[in-house]
Amino acid sequence: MEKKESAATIFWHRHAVTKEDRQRLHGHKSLMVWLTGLSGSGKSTIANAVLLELFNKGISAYLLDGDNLRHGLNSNLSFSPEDRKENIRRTAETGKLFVDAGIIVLSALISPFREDRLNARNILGKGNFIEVYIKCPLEECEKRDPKGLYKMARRGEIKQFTGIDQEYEEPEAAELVLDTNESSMEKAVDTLVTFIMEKII
Ligand SMILES: Nc1ncnc2c1ncn2[C@@H]1O[C@H](COP(=O)(O)OS(=O)(=O)O)[C@@H](OP(=O)(O)O)[C@H]1O
Ligand SMILES: Nc1ncnc2c1ncn2[C@@H]1O[C@H](COP(=O)(O)OP(=O)(O)O)[C@@H](O)[C@H]1O
Repeated sequence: MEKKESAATIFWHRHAVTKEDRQRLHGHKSLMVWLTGLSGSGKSTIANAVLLELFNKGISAYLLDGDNLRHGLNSNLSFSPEDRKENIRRTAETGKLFVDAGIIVLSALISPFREDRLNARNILGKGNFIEVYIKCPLEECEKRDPKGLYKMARRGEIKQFTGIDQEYEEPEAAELVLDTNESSMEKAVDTLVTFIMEKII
C-alpha cells in the first residue's frame, strides 16, 4: 500500500519496556510461524492443535486465522491478487506486534504468492519468522473440501479460488514442509511443536 505520510513527519517512540523484557517475563523468545497452503490442506487444523499444545506447555501463543481476520481487520478485502497482498501485509504487521509483545504468533493464511510471503518475512525481520508449507495435492484438498468451497468454485459460484482459477505458488525455501497427504495430523503437529520449542527456549 502506498505510504500516506513522509518519514519526516512521523516519529518513532521508544518505550520503557522492551521486547527483550517481555520475552524474559514470558520465559521464552517470540516468533511468527507462518503457515501457507491450499484451502483444505490442514493449516487451521494443525495451527489450532499446535496452539493448544503450546498453551499446555505454558507458552504464550496466539493464532491469526485468515478466515477469522477476514471477519474484522481484513473484512474490506477481496480475493484479488492486490487484496491478498494487502491481507498478507496487514497480517504480517499484526504478527510483528505480537512478536514485539513477546508472544508466539501462528498464522494460517493461504498466502498463495511468493512475493507476498517474502514481504511478510521482510516485515518480521531475520530470526523472527518461519515459513511452514502445509503441503497437500490439490486433488486431495478437493476431495476433503471441508467447507464445500471447491464444489462452489467448480460450479463457478466463487471466482478467483486458489488452485482452481487462481494460482498457488509453492514455497521454494520454507523452513519446514509438512505433507498432510503422506503423514497424520498428529505427526505434523508434533513436528511443528518440536521445531518451535527448539527455536524459542
Ligand atoms: N476465492 C477464494 N480463494 C481462496 N479462499 C477463499 C476464497 N473465497 C473464500 N475463501 C475462504 O477464505 C479463506 C482464505 O482466506 P485467506 O485470508 O487465508 O486467503 S489469502 O491468504 O488472502 O490468500 C479460505 O480458508 P481456508 O479454506 O481455511 O484456506 C476459504 O475459507
Ligand atoms: N494429516 C492431516 N493434517 C491436517 N488435516 C487433515 C489431515 N488429514 C486430513 N485432514 C482434514 O483436512 C481438513 C483440513 O481443513 P482445514 O484445517 O480447515 O484446512 P485449511 O485451513 O488449510 O483450509 C480437515 O477436515 C482435517 O480433518
